[in-house]
Amino acid sequence: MNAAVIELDRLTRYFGKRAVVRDLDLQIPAGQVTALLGLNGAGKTTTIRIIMGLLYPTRGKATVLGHDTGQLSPEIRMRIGYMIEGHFLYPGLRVRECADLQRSGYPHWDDGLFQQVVHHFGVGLNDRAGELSRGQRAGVSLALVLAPDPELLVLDDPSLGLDPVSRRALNETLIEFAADGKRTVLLSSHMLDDVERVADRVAVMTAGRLQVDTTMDDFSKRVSGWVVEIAEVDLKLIESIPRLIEARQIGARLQLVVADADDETTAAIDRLGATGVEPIEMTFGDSVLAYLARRRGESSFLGADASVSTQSGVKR
Ligand SMILES: Nc1ncnc2c1ncn2[C@@H]1O[C@H](COP(=O)(O)OP(=O)(O)OP(=O)(O)O)[C@@H](O)[C@H]1O
Repeated sequence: MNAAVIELDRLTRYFGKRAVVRDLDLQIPAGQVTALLGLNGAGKTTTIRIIMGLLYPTRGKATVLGHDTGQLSPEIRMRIGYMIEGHFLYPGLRVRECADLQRSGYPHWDDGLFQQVVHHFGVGLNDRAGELSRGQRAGVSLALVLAPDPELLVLDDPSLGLDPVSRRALNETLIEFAADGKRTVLLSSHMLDDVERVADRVAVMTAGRLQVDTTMDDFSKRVSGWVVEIAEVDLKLIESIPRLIEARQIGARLQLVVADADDETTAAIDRLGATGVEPIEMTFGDSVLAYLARRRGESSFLGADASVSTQSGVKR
């Protein structure tokens, strides 16, 4: 794996008595796009704010570009582009004035890139920020963080509230930015289709803990699903399926999703006494949803830990 640009070591953050980020071990490799996924409140923004040095961890450590995030110098910060949720711009400024304001703080500024990105989102340099649509505002925000040519780009839910055309522009811009493999991107998102398009790696958090941390290809290969026809559900037998991610009853059928299925999985499914067993063609979205639904209690059975990680293998 490439050198890590972001390293989180047993990162933990409490708000009051509540642990919002719990023992997070995560390494974001250089030159790749990593998507951080999780339900509302899973702890994504909190993690990102710690990475950006805007929040201290309660325990554990976060380093970015080799530096502790509690002590990021202005020089290190200049190497990072950070786009917050909501895409705030000063409403009275014209787009070219937003660029002027930002440009003064950076040693490198690629005006051609700035103009290219805003144009891609259908924005003119003389447009007023306050009169832009949400998608157009996102485009200007993105152009403002890309023009200084950051080594690391951190985007907190960049597609929030964007229409499909703006989302496509966002995806295309990110793919282009990361194409040469020299820049690193970490983005949080709820848009699984977009993530599938742009990301090389996926990290899934549920309730502050990391459940998945691997490449997109590895994730797809390691999560499998079946639909079983079953007259009577025996919870004990379902519990015995190793590395079960989710079991969900849909009418008379049971949908099972498992990490790292092997002969033991087949044997455990056989023991259910099903009248029919069909493998499911799992999409990326299906696999992520199985992990997310565990937490939300939408799964009829919350199985034992079935984490998928390239760093530590499957944790039982
Ligand atoms: N400053 C704060 N004080 C107290 N609780 C907080 C604070 N910031 C966040 N939280 C709580 O921490 C939890 C995690 O929030 P966080 O914003 O990190 O989640 P998220 O995964 O980014 O969610 P979303 O997808 O909705 O953006 C939430 O329950 C939130 O209410």
